[in-house]
Amino acid sequence: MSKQPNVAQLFNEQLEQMGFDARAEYMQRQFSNVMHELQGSILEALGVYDFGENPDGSLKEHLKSSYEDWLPPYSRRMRVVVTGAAGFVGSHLVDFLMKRGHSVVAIDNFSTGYHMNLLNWMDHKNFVLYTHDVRLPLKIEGAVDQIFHLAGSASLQDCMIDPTSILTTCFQGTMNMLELARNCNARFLLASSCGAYGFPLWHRNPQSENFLGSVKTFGRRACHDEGKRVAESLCYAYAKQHKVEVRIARIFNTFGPRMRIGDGRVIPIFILQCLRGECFTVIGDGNTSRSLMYISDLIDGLVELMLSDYTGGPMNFGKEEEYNLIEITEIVTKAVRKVRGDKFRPTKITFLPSRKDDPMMRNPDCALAREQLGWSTKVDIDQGMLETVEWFAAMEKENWLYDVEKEDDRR
Ligand SMILES: O=C(O)[C@H]1O[C@H](OP(=O)(O)OP(=O)(O)OC[C@H]2O[C@@H](n3ccc(=O)[nH]c3=O)[C@H](O)[C@@H]2O)[C@H](O)[C@@H](O)[C@@H]1O
Repeated sequence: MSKQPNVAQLFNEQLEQMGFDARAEYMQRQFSNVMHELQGSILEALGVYDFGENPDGSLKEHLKSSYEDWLPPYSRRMRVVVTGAAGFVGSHLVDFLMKRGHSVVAIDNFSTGYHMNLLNWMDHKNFVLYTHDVRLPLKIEGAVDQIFHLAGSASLQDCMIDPTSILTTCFQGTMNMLELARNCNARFLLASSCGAYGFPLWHRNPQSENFLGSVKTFGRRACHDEGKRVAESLCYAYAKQHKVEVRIARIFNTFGPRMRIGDGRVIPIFILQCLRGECFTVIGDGNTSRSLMYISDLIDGLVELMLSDYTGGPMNFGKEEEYNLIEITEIVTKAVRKVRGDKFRPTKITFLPSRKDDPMMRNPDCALAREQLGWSTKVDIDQGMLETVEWFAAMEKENWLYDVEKEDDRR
């Protein structure tokens, strides 16, 4: 990575620019993060987290057993493997797990992820990073409790440039990680996708898990969509044949800080266009719609599913609200206006021709996650968009985004 942002400087500048309400909200968020960190530090000070490395301390053993009795499930220390850890979703999951004191083994080949996303943890004793392509077998020494398998690209750009890699990552990559789970006796969660439903049919919108899909093997998105379907089947084959405990999350469009610029996804593109005063490039007539879930809601869902006893099949995670592309430009504009203040300049729309195989709509039915996990999304779209725009604006200011874009061009 050629240039890293100066985080302290960035932080001070951002605080200065915020209005009173935004500053109060920000401090509140920081406070809750600090409380999580504090919980980890208290446990560590008590020695609860170190019992594995220092098995002979009787006081620690005593504290461990009495403490574990009243710890909520998240707080029991686990050793967790996260593949695709340097990516958008992976790095947020790593943050979640590390802040709660778990030990994380991060795996990434950095084809679409960035070291910067993991910078917070590089020197932490509970964190280890392996640069590894999941298409190759992987052995990890010591016990592993859980494997979150997130590695793989869902970008339409990547699907068009290198579909075979996407397919082999889905199939070979998932099989290798299932083998790891089998060898370690670890629970396995696959990050699947709404792509598994293929082209949503109007009378099947919103899509619930009992919609069996409308997928074709030769479309522009086939490598991703069919890849996820075969990956799901592999999970169930391993569950049946090798007794691996599997969980499958079908993830719908998600957004937030750290989205990859070169992905070709609509949210980073619209945000950057609006920040830079360029026209929004709306593909089609603007009626295409998507649901948009904020990243923290997804992370909560993935963790809840991993911890749950539910084994009945794949589970949807998404925001049960649909917005068309014009509405999305308005949501982005509102957030950019707040962040830019006086410097805001409105952006126009350029309409581009529709793309082949672009689903006209996408909206999840998340009744299953609600019933089984008590999960539902909490973050309002405007609030999530503001956080996302703040992140992109900060990165833009540091000129860091230009470096990433150049790096993406070279790939
Ligand atoms: O995250 C997901 O779940 C899905 O996201 C993307 O698929 P898509 O839903 O089409 O998401 P975007 O690429 O963000 O596009 C959303 C809509 O915005 C449109 N778009 C995109 C870019 C742009 O500049 N302008 C624009 O109007 C697209 O044509 C599409 O209709 C990936 O291509 C899927 O593989 C993945 O399953």
